[in-house]
Amino acid sequence: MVESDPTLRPDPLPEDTDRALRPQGLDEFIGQAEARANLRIFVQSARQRGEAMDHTLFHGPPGLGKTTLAQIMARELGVSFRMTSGPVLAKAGDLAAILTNLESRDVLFIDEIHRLNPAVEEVLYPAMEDFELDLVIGEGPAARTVRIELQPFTLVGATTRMGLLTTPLRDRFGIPTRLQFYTVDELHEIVTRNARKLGAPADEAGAREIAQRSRGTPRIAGRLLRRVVDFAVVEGDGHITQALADGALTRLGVDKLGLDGADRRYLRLIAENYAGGPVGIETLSAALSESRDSLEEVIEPYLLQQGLIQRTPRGRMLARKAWDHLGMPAPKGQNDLFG
Ligand SMILES: Nc1ncnc2c1ncn2[C@@H]1O[C@H](COP(=O)(O)OP(=O)(O)OP(=O)(O)O)[C@@H](O)[C@H]1O
Ligand SMILES: [Mg+2]
Repeated sequence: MVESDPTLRPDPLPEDTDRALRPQGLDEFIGQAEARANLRIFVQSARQRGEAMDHTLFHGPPGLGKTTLAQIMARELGVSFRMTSGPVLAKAGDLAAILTNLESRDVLFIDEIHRLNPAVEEVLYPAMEDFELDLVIGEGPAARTVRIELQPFTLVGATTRMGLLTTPLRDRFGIPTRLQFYTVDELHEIVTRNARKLGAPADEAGAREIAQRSRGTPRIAGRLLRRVVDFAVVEGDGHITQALADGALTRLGVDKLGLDGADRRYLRLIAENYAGGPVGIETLSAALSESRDSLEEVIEPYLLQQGLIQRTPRGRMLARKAWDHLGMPAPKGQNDLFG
């Protein structure tokens, strides 16, 4: 059989390699202190009352731990975890099939919930509110609606685009939770722990170097750590020091602030072609050949958080820190604005 020959298997998917490093319980989950403390209370209360936990919505930039927290919630609640995503649920019937198969108090996780088809979303409203499903059976004059009772369940939604959620959907989540970028100290702890798990221990300064260049994001910390481990194994003695991490990350094109080629292209475009802005997002999107969504979801949040750019009603502008980072003089006037 093909499955029995490991050499014929494709590389594991990123999510599979993630699994080894994914925290399994709330205690193991580092950072997001406020969200974690609240979730602990809500989980415990639901357990003590023997009820399904209230519907929970995680929102925030990619790679901050939305999927991880959803899985942890199910484990801490002691229930099964079902996972699907907005774009996968094409028809109302797809969602109905999943909902009717849930057992009491189960967690249903819908990733990218802002991409639900409106017909599917309609089915979700009564399911979330009253644990009921209205299904239309048959067609034409013979069509009739049947109401199906569902087991009480917890819907956990995740989205990188809170603004794209419809109001009725957003209002049905009892526990909306915004995830924040991680501090360097938190990422430092994550890197140290994961380096040990990967068998390539990092010293204090080595772990800090990776943490500082991870864009506040555990997924990026994990990815950079794996590459640094490769360098440590091949060119070092299997340990991660600051010099080794710095050399590896620089060769990978990740700069001191953690910006990669795409980030720098974005900043340089505004600096060189638009004198620092303001410039509209559509213009940037066309000039960079990147979708507006990926600029807004992936590139801009960290640049904004770092104070490298500003959003104004007339478009994006470079902040003083960005000129300094690019090693370019800020145009006159900008100094006064941001100095
Ligand atoms: N607090 C944390 N401690 C350690 N590792 C973490 C933490 N949060 C996330 N990770 C790791 O970061 C990676 C990304 O996390 P996750 O898949 O949960 O992000 P996400 O928010 O769902 O991203 P996306 O929006 O792209 O779906 C995983 O490998 C996970 O193990
Ligand atoms: Mg996810």
